[in-house]
Amino acid sequence: MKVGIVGAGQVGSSAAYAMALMGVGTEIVLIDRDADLAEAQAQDIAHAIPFAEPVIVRAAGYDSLTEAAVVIIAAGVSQKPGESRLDLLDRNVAVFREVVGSVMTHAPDAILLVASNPVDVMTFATWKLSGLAAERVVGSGTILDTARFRSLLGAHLGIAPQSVHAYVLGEHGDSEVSIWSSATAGNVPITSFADQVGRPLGPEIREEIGQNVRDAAYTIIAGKGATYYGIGAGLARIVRAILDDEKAVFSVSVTMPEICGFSEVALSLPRIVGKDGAIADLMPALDEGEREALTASAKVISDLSTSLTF
Ligand SMILES: NC(=O)C1=CN([C@@H]2O[C@H](COP(=O)(O)OP(=O)(O)OC[C@H]3O[C@@H](n4cnc5c(N)ncnc54)[C@H](O)[C@@H]3O)[C@@H](O)[C@H]2O)C=CC1
Ligand SMILES: CC(=O)C(=O)O
Repeated sequence: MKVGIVGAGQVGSSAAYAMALMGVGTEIVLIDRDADLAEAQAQDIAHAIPFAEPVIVRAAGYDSLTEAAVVIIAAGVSQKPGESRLDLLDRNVAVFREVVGSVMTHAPDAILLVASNPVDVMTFATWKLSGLAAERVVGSGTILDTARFRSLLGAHLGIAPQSVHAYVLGEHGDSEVSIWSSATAGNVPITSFADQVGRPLGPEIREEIGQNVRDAAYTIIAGKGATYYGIGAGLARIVRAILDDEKAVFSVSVTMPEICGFSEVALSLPRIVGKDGAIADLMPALDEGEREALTASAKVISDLSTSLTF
């Protein structure tokens, strides 16, 4: 199955590389306004294929998106040190006004998977610009923050992150909400598990883990200029769930008619992902603090979304 990627920079190329290594899809088409960059990325990734899965990777124009099942949009600008994701909004909406129409002309039946930041507002913008049903425009949302949360919790508890069942919800950004109240390791509530293995999760360590999840992008960008491997793998994982109609549950972003008292806001909740996109929203049990934080997060996204005109 064909997967298109618009924006063949660090994130788009990392997603393509992860898909090639994981054997996701049969053909990956890279599109970028810098055609030489797209061609170079396609060649470089193609040279990994003999060591990986038999996926065709090529650079092309929008007309090659015909019959793509999924199109990832990772075009636009990324944060420089000192910038927040929200600072990118105007520049990336301008890019999307051009990109989304071109994608829709050639791949009107594709699921659109949005990665560019601020990803929740860009998901809302893509929904508006595409005219697609909301569930067919999926933002990577907090899939990366959830992975960071599980990774840090796994390291603290001395277990594999795959055995940690915990989510970050809301905005993929500074107002994101780490959900502690329903987190488990195996099927044991996380604080009980932590006590039983002699690695307690008291208020200070929880605060530190939450902060490290929230600040991970800033720390990585300060150290190497950008983040891309984590999101590349996350995007590949979402694409696999769509292509295989897995009905896997991920924290991804979709525009909802109403959430926390705000209308038409895209934010992350646990969602069932399959061939038709993100087909169902799940609302976990939240404690009062988490519910307030999720409402504050929805307000941040709503304020920016309502500032846009289409
Ligand atoms: N959702 C997430 O968790 C994450 C999102 N990001 C976001 O992903 C986006 C891409 O980041 P990077 O790949 O690091 O940036 P990058 O600068 O390496 O790549 C962006 C690419 O978009 C292309 N582009 C710009 N305008 C275009 C247009 N009109 N048509 C086609 N291509 C166009 C550029 O030529 C460039 O190659 C950023 O907005 C970044 O903040 C980054 C990491 C994680
Ligand atoms: C850049 C970004 O959004 C991240 O790494 O979380």
